[in-house]
Amino acid sequence: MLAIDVKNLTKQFKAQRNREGVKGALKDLFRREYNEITAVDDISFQIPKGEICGYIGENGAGKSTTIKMLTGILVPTSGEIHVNGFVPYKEREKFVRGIGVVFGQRSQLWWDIGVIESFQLLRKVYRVSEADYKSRLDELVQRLQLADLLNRPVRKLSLGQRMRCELAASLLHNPAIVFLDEPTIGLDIVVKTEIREFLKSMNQRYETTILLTTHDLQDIEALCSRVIMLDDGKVIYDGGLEELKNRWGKGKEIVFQFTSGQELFALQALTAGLEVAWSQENEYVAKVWVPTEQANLSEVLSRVVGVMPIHDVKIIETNTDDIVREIYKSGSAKGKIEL
Ligand SMILES: Nc1ncnc2c1ncn2[C@@H]1O[C@H](COP(=O)(O)OP(=O)(O)OP(=O)(O)O)[C@@H](O)[C@H]1O
Repeated sequence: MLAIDVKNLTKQFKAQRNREGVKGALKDLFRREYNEITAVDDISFQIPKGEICGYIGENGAGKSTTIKMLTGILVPTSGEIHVNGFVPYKEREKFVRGIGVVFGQRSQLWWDIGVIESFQLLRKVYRVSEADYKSRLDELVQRLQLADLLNRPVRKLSLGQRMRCELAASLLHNPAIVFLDEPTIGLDIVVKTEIREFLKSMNQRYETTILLTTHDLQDIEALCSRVIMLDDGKVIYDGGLEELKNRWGKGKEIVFQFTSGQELFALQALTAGLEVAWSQENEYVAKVWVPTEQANLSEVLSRVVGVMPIHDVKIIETNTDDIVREIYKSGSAKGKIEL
């Protein structure tokens, strides 16, 4: 069964354009000009029940906009969404009872009242019976070690303590699908590990489907068998983490230091026809990312070294963080990593 089914989903925003200068401001008064921003651009993916899927991308790639559509906060411009069998923005009241949401940077708990009182309010919002609530709460208190926190006001909790309470709050109604947006942001490594362990065990025990947005690749490594990577509103990778590493992990970066200034286009021209991505630190230092064995290292080296005045060359092995960074960086990676 599919937990999340997204087809050709697009979201556009209208953003006001401010014209320059006094004249521009005056013109703006009479006739506003708008720019259209496509935050999510024709994406499709399916997530089966029980999967933990990482949803990653640079700032502004369109992750939050997708999550907002999946949780019914935003209405799509076009395309189809089914989550838990519901169209999120249409049947909100029934729909929200089956999902849990944690936004790491915002709280769903009331700031000034005790944690337990927030939980009780949420029980009513989600219409959970007293009996179900009690057994669920007992389990969460034990697993997330909340006993000492329940009577404290949220504003007096540390970030890690608050995050454990946020997780509990989002799970009180035992949702089938949980959306986690940066759940470990700002936490120390011990709390991060505890939260990852908790999520893993919850997923195994209840087959909870989790869509996890994060900039922390260790979250992904610890939890996700699959990653969907977004760039500029489009899905640029959807597949296993291992495949991503295998395919791109073979890549290497070559750093050239030149004895005289070089132009980026000249370097790109040298490797024309090869699947590589150049970037420049300054006119004397340039890097080239050689993603796979297809465009082989020695070919790139010989083309550059044969022509350019070289001061130094370094070859750098990469880890997953680097791989992902490189994929984001080189717009040219688009289309090359479809598996
Ligand atoms: N309400 C809005 N009005 C206009 N533009 C918006 C709105 N919300 C988001 N955008 C734009 O849509 C694009 C995608 O934003 P989104 O917040 O989905 O990215 P993100 O991947 O979640 O980024 P981050 O990692 O920084 O949270 C950005 O260019 C953003 O400026």
